[in-house]
Parts: sequence; structure tokens; C-alpha cells
Amino acid sequence: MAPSLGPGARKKGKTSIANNGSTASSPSLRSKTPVLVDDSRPSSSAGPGNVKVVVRVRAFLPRENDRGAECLIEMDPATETTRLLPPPGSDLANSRTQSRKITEEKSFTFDKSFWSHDLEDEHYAHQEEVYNCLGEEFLDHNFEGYHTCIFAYGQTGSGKSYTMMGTPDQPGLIPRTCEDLFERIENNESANVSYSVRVSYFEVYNEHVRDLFQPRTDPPSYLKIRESPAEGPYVKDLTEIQVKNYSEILRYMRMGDNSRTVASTKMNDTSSRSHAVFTIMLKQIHHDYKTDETTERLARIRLVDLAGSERAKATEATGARLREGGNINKSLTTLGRVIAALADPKAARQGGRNRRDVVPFRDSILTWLLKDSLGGNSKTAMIACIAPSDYDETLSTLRYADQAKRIRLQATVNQDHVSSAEKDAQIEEMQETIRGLRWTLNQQQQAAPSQLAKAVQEQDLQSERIREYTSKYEGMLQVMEEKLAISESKVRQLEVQKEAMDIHLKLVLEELRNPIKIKVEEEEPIKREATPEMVWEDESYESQETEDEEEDPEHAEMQADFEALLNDLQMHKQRLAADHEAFGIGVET
Ligand SMILES: Nc1ncnc2c1ncn2[C@@H]1O[C@H](COP(=O)(O)OP(=O)(O)OP(=O)(O)O)[C@@H](O)[C@H]1O
Repeated sequence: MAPSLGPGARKKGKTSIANNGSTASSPSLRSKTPVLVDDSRPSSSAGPGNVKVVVRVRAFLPRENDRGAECLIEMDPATETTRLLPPPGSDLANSRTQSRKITEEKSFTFDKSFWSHDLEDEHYAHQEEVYNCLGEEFLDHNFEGYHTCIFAYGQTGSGKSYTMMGTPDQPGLIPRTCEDLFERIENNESANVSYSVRVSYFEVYNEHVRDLFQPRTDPPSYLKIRESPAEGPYVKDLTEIQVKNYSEILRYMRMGDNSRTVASTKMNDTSSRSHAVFTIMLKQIHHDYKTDETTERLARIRLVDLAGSERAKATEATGARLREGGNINKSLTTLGRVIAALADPKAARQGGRNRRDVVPFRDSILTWLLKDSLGGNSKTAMIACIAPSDYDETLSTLRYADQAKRIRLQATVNQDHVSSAEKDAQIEEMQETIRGLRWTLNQQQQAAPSQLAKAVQEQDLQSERIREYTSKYEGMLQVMEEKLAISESKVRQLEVQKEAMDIHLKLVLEELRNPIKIKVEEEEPIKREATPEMVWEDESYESQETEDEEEDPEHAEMQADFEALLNDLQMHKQRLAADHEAFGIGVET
């Protein structure tokens, strides 16, 4: 059996893009270990397991119109080729390029080129098209159980934030992904699948990580990075919020976005001075009522708006802005070195430990945190955003993008089988740890005055324990919520079965009350009149039929099944009510 875990199907009327040929129901849900994707199958134009790279050029901004800038970009929608033309001699903004006298036409081919330069053009790519061509395909992968990452790269003011976040009128890839995600969840009527969606949002500013779901403090509070063998590098104590619907996720997204470090520079009125990482964790929990087995699929959706590379001269930055710019450029240079190392076939061939040593992930916070998305278990896409009239910066962005195309990834379906007993054991273990932590905290609070000084010294240790206690407690609540979702799914499945049984029983009873009369051929009565024994036999048969109606074993068996089902349903409803009471969650049963 391979039930569909989720509404992986795309909405009607949207641009359809080939994916890896995998479906939501394959590979088998029973597998305990992650399943490796078959890279030999035909795939999208990105090639199997490679980073998908698209390019988008924006329209002129008022300052570019004012200087009479010329568009240096040409795109061919048929071949997905992007051409960068040399700037005209009269363009002072490109004077640095001309002084070197090495400007020439350059041509690149990517998986998709979005022409967003001229609104009047028939090929103009709106926000919706960018989502339909990229976001939708990546959300399909998430429902299949893959981690994904989409990051926007480009010089300052090239349209990264516009593409990722957009405006209230022209929402970008992040709000569209959130909307489609909840639309798919709500449209999935399968009684045996439950969902859990959690979000987090952080920024990397001046090589520090800041939680965008926490209010700003003075001095600012920064988070630490840890690495786990299973998950790789992660941000410790980062706020993760469970969200139930689109409006809720939108509210948190806006809240985090308003908290981002933004400043006005000469190149961009609202320039992002940090790299922002919006993460959605999608968990699909499939429960099979008949076997009482639970399978979980986890997908991490990472949407990254990088800060833009900038030339200090062009931005005319000084002081804090200059320092920010320096840090931004430093981490982007490291990103460039990481991409170059990953794209290098020699480094890739080394594999294993050596390969990791060669790639300088640890040289910046950004690359360290994106390690998994760039060189590991993820399907990843890069959106190279370019301005229409900056030769040098655009060439540098296109070269980055060209290198990124060659990075091969090892995406696997993140799927696990968890029995009810294992979940219970997990909760029990967590409760035990929490009890222990609570006891230690109480002991410290009740410490005698003589011990107080020592306790003060241990303040750091204690706040660390409180943080650990809170995070364990939140972890336990999450597992309990998942258990509750499974119980609710059981009740839903039983109700569906009961409904089907009700209809079936009604039909059977109806048929027994009004049996279908078989039309007798005209010549038969004539025959019967001739043989009275047959009339007697028929009568006997009729009376037998009446007895059958009363004692039909099939009917009795069905009745027994139905009663057992009702008992089951009653029992699960009682358990569910008890769970609700135990977890203090007021949900109608
Ligand atoms: N496709 C587009 N259509 C219309 N306007 C756009 C488009 N792309 C960008 N813009 C406009 O260009 C300006 C700069 O865009 P944006 O802020 O997204 O750049 P950025 O690359 O994020 O810059 P930074 O790195 O400095 O944060 C904004 O005013 C934005 O509205």
C-alpha cells in the first residue's frame, strides 16, 4: 500500500513544470530510512540533483531613467539565453568598465530567464509567473518530503527583496508559497493525513544571527550556532511558531519583515543590510487506522533574501553603512568561494570528509548555516537578480549563477515511521527530563542565603538550564500535539468508515424489505399449472427466503462489524477527549 501523503497536485490553470518524476506516494511510505532519489530519471531542465538557476532583470528605477541609462540585457525566451551587452561610451555610470577597455558581449544560459524589464512587453514576467515557474515546483518537492531552499542573489537594488517578499499589491515568492501551502492543506480531504506547519525567521547581520520573531533589545541579543549530526548546523534557541492558516503565517512573516535591518543607501531607498532566512517546517503525518501505523514526512522550506553586494564608491557609504557593506561583501565572497568549490568537479569527486574540508562553509555565518542547502540534503534554486544597466555587477552575478548551475546535491525524502508506542515512549522520556530540570531549578531557587552567592555566580548556568527547560517543554508540547493530531485522524477515519457502513446497511435493509421481484415469463404459469408439485416447491422456497431475511449470516456478521466499529469510534472519541483534557487543548470532538 502506498497512500498519498499530501496534496502534491498542482492547482489547475497554473504553469506545469516537469519535476523529478517522483510522486507524493512514492517511494514507499513504509521505509524507515530516507529514500534516495533516483537521479537517472528524466528531470526538469536543471538536470538531476543540480542547483536550479534562474535569472530576472528588473525595470529601470527613476535614478536610472534620469541618467538616460540604456538596457544592457537581452533575453531569448526560446533558448533561455541571457546576453549582456557592452555599455555605450556615453554612460558615465559604467565608466570604470570602459576604462579597462575589455568590455565585450557575454552570453549565458540558465534554466529560466525572467524578463521583468518592460511592462509593455508580451514576455514580461510578473510575480505570479516567477511563482508558477519555480515556487510551485519546489512546493511539490516539499509535499514529496524533500528539503528545499530558494535564495535570491544579486547586487544591491537589483530586485531580490521584490522577488522574494514583494509588495502588498505584488506579493513575491514567500507570501505566494505560504498561500499555496495552506491552500493545498485545506483542499486535501484525506482523513488519514494531518499537518503541522511551523515557521521561524532570522537575519544574519554583521556576522551575527538575530531572531526576527523577538523584539529588538539594546544591546542586541544574538543567537548561537550549533551543529547536530543529523540536522547539520542550526540556530540554537530560535523561535519556532506553529501556524494554522495563511493569515496567521502572513502576520508573522510581516512582523519579522518589519524587524529586518534596512537602511537607505544611494543605490536603494530600502536596502536590506542583512541576509534574511524565512523557514517553514512542514510535517505530514499519515496514520493508517487499520494497521495503527504512523509515517511522518518532514520538509524544510528555506527562503533566503540575501543582502546585496555593493561597491562602496557606488553606494557612497560611510561609517556604519560602510562597515555593513564590508561584512555583506565578505560573506558574499565566502558564498562565492563555497559555490566555486562545490561546482568544481575535482572537489566533488573527492567526496566524503575531504570534500567538506575543501569547501570553506565555516568561513562565514551565512555559508555555515546554508551548508545543508548548498551542499547536501536539499533541492536548491538560485534566483540571480540583475539590474538592467550595470555591466560589471551584472557580469559578476551572472558568473556566480553560471557556477552555481554545476553544483550537484543529494536530496533525499525525509520520512520516518513512528509507532504509537514509540511516540508514547518519546513523551515519557521528555516528561522525565522536564521533571529533572524542574527539580534542579527549584533546588537552586530555594538555596540557603549562604549558598546564594554561589547561586548568583551560577546565574549563567541557571539561565542556560531555564532555556533548556523551555525548549524541552516546547518539544514535548509539539510531540503531544502530533499525537493529538493522530488521534483526531483516527476518529476521522472511523467516521468515514461508519458513514460508508451506514449507507451500505441502509441499502441492504431496503433490499430485504423490498426484495427485487423477478419478472416471470408468460409461459411459466402455464407450466406451473400443469405441475402442482412445482407450485408447492416455489411456496416452500418463498417461505425459506423469509427465514433468510431473519437469519442471514452475512447480515448478522455485518451487524456485528458495525457494532464493533461503533464501539471503536466511541472508544477513540473517549481517548481523544481524555487527550484534550490532559493537554489542555479545547477542541470539539
Ligand atoms: N521586477 C520588478 N518590478 C518592479 N519593480 C522592481 C522590480 N524589481 C525591483 N524593483 C524595484 O527596485 C527597487 C530595488 O529593489 P529591491 O529592494 O528588491 O532590491 P534588492 O536587490 O533587494 O536590494 P538590496 O540588496 O539593497 O536590499 C525597489 O524599489 C523595487 O520596488
